[in-house]
Amino acid sequence: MSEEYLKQSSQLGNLDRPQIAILDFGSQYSHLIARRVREMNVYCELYSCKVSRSELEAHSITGIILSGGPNSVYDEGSPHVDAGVWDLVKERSIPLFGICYGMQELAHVFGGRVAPGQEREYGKATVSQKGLNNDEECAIFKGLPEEFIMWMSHGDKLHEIPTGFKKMGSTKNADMVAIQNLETKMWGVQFHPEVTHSPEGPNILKNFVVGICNSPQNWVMTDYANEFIEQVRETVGPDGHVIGAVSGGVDSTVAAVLMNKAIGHRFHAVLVDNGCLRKDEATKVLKRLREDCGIDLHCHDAADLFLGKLKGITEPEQKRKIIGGTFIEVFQIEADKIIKDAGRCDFLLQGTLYPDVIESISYKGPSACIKTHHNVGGLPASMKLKLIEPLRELFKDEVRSLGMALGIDEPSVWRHPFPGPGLAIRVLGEVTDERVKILQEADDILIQELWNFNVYRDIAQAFAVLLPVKSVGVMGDGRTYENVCSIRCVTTTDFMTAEFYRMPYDLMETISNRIINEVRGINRVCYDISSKPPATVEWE
Ligand SMILES: Nc1ncnc2c1ncn2[C@@H]1O[C@H](COP(=O)(O)OP(=O)(O)OP(=O)(O)O)[C@@H](O)[C@H]1O
Ligand SMILES: O=c1[nH]c(=O)c2[nH+]cn([C@@H]3O[C@H](COP(=O)(O)O)[C@@H](O)[C@H]3O)c2[nH]1
Ligand SMILES: NC(=O)CC[C@H](N)C(=O)O
Ligand SMILES: [Mg+2]
Repeated sequence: MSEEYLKQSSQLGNLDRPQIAILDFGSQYSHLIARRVREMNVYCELYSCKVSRSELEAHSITGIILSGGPNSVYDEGSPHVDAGVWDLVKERSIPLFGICYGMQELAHVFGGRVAPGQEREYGKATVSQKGLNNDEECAIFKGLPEEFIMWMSHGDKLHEIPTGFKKMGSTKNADMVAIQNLETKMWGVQFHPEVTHSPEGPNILKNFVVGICNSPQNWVMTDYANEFIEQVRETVGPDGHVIGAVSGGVDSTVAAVLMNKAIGHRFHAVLVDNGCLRKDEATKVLKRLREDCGIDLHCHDAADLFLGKLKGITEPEQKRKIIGGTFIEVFQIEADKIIKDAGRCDFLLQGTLYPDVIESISYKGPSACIKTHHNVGGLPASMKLKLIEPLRELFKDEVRSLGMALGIDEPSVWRHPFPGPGLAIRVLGEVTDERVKILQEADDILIQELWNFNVYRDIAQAFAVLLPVKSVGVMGDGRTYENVCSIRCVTTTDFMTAEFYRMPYDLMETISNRIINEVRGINRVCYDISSKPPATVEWE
């Protein structure tokens, strides 16, 4: 399925602007490298670690970063940079920076030796540049003190330095944690400059990206928008029509506004009521998008279809796949209507983000599948519409700044995310109309009280979960035996990691009292105090 997804999804979003290419070896932090580079206003893109020379050559590459990764370079079957790419790097003298596995790859290719260390090393370590007896300075450490703290996550290390390289730093545990080859313009570090726990990390990355690669620092979000608009016009052609999956969430709202700007009335926005939306959601979203965003949104009521297919299903991945498939079925019905009226409709617009992709499938690098997001891995192979996903390389906070730059109204930009499968993955166990209704009421009270206590914007996402567990209670001197509901509120910027929100007790009390008193079918409320990882934001 993942290959199918990649085939269907058209790559949009950049022309041939100068860029840093990040080759992804599957590290949990590859996306952070991309963020750090973009934070310097330098454009970059993530590629598979096995990207071909011809694919890279098609772009104007100012430098290459090799990410970390879960494998060991010396293992059979571990991923390696394509030989053609090494030729390209040599011929064009493209500067290259390897991080963790990336540095080990440099050692592996250029005659060094990588092997397991005696101890694995996770967490902070002091990197020292002292006593190296070098006659050259380390270009990526320019302006840094002789000793600095960096964050480590590795089990392997360099035992012999690759040919032509010099050692530029060490820690207590590892002798060679930084290497440099000025002649071939190659650097490697064992630590992770991209994580926030590495305070000097941004300086190191900037030394490479700007100091060494001379990448222009002129990339801004609105360029992304303009390029997208141009490319969409080209891809869709002068008479093409596009159907848009628009939920009212910030991602699809931003995507829809862009599409509206690109092709106007040839864009047909559809909200699918899958029977698992929040209380009064379809009505509210239609009103907001029409009145505040100028999108002519139309609602397709498919509640019976979705709930019918979900009958008896309790396994989370199965629910997600059914929902993904049914969404596409509905979009195909809507597309057929457009074809009847306008003659054609070849494309489907979705507001897919980068985290949806990395957590669903192994996208650019060999990372693990956590759960199938309905709009990525849940898509059926038989799908006829071609995907257009302008935000597929972006993170939530980047989409929000793009939304602000486009002048989209604040409530749309700052709305908490709501997953496409909706309450179906928050009613644990079988999804029934009755259980969805119970949860809608509890969820509505929660959100109202977050606004009343003026904390909605302090929280990244808040929702209620209906557990498949009953508990005994006492109400009005009588015994109750009803459902348990859990409240989940998290703080995060990119949804890749999250912490539970430290909710004030009086707010907890208000929410719990109101839910138990007002929602028939719930007699107990819990608060979820798990962080991501090891938990995830949603329960299923
Ligand atoms: N009920 C729906 N009707 C139409 N399209 C939907 C619906 N739910 C989700 N989608 C599509 O799936 C995509 C991914 O959903 P997702 O929830 O991640 O994004 P969003 O709803 O746009 O924003 P947010 O993450 O803020 O909720 C959406 O961008 C949209 O294209
Ligand atoms: O549109 C979506 N379709 C999905 O299938 C889906 N699954 C999770 N999410 C949202 O993604 C973010 C991270 O959630 P997890 O930690 O549970 O993976 C959170 O914001 C989740 O709400 C989804 N969004
Ligand atoms: N984080 C990494 O890139 C780890 C690389 C390699 N697997 C190691 O353990 O050293
Ligand atoms: Mg959503």
